[in-house]
Amino acid sequence: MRTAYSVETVRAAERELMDRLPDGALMRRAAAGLAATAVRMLGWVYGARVLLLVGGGDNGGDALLAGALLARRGAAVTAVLLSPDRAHPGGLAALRAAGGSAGPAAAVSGRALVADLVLDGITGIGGSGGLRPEAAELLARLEARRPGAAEPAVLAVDLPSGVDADTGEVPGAAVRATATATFGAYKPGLLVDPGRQRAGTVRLVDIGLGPHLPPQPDLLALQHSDVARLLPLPSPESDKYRRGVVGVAAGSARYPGAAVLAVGGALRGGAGAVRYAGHAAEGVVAAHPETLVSGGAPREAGRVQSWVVGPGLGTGAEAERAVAQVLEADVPVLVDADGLRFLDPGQVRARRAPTLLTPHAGEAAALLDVAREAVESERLVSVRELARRYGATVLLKGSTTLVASGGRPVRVNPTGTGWLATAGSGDVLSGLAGSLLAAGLDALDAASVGAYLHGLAARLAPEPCTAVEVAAALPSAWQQVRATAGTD
Ligand SMILES: NC(=O)C1=CN([C@@H]2O[C@H](COP(=O)(O)OP(=O)(O)OC[C@H]3O[C@@H](n4cnc5c(N)ncnc54)[C@H](O)[C@@H]3O)[C@@H](O)[C@H]2O)[C@@H](O)CC1
Ligand SMILES: [K+]
Repeated sequence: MRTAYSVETVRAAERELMDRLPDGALMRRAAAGLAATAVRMLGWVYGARVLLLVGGGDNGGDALLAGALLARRGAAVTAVLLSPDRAHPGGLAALRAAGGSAGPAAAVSGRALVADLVLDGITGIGGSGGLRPEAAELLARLEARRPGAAEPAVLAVDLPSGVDADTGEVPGAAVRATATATFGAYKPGLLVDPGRQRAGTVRLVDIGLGPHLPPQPDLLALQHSDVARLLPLPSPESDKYRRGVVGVAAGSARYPGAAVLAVGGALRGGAGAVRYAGHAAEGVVAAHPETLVSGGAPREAGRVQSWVVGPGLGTGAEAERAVAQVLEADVPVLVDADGLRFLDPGQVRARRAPTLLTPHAGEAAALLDVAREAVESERLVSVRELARRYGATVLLKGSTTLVASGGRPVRVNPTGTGWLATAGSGDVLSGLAGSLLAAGLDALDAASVGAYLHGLAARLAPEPCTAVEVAAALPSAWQQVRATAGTD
């Protein structure tokens, strides 16, 4: 399991740890890890040209100290000081003593900007808002320099400057890193888009913070072994009813395919049987003869342990009735796509059994009555707010799928891939997660395990994949998780 902690929590842990250590010890640990990462990225040190972008806080201090370590090993290190009068004095002295040079941004020549590696120490967890104009101009100069020449690798110190550490928001200019060396703990902004895309490969540098962090992180990402533990497996006494029956109320005369895809996902999510209720029964049976189908309303479909409602359901009165009936059932309910249009927060909050909502950014924007762009730039805030407003578990689909549920840490899905941006893939996910609900997983686990397998299946499917191929690859994803559990 990969965990991430908010700035407030990291700072509190750092204070605790610093009280027990000699002055500057933590920063020296951070700088040593940073320099080691730089060496790994460069592949050599002697003669390498290293450029440090140095802000006025300790993030710049880390860069200067790491620069001093590299200069001692023969690298040509130049520091650009964005706040010369506030540059970390110890770091600056160390760099100069090691043979490195430093000067204000205005004094840096174009030649000095040519480097094999850039260390971004403009801001770390103390940064706020987009980068200030001087820092933004320096980045623009770096990017514009020598068009056509090979881009230098950029190593972000703690996090890419300009990325909000707590949310992953990028409110203005920001560094785009090849890699990030982060200290003590992952910050949420390194795992959530758009910040995640700026971070490149993230390496966690241990500075001894672990014992001082609280047991509950703010954000976490499951890995193979976590998912393997959660997969519902049949026991020798299992029968199809004990393994759970999932009901699917999806599809319509206009969108029969959504029903076929949702059932396809549901059949591969660990439940023992799938009941389908709706107007696409013929197509569903043709594609999946093992489905128990009825052409009527969900209420008449027979007993289920969970419901999936919404994909391709349409927007008419009949669709609205199907959603209402499903929400009245005292079993876990997953609401997706068209079904999300008919939700009343009071009705959802009043349910005793869990409710799982699975909107994409556009649907989440409609539920929150904000613009889609606002959801995309503030994904973490949006998913938490939706979960709070509806008293439900919410899976927000997108480049980084997030799942929020009450006061528990938000889960971020690490297996996503752009190939999932294909028609019908969301229908497969809703069937799959609904099936996991029927098999007995709680809503947070069903949603995050569903998203994990779904992303992995898309990676295993032929490229470029269709939604049918994603569903078909689910057993391979499931088997891969089981086979490699414990080795990650
Ligand atoms: N606290 C600790 O014990 C440790 C901190 N470490 C480093 O210290 C960093 C935090 O240091 P600080 O609290 O000094 O804060 P930062 O260095 O992250 O940022 C503060 C500085 O950036 C400027 N700034 C803020 N927003 C800006 C913006 N949008 N554009 C340009 N400049 C901006 C501020 O005026 C200030 O000079 C961590 O990210 C990490 O790199 C590490 O050395 C490990 C130990
Ligand atoms: K930084």
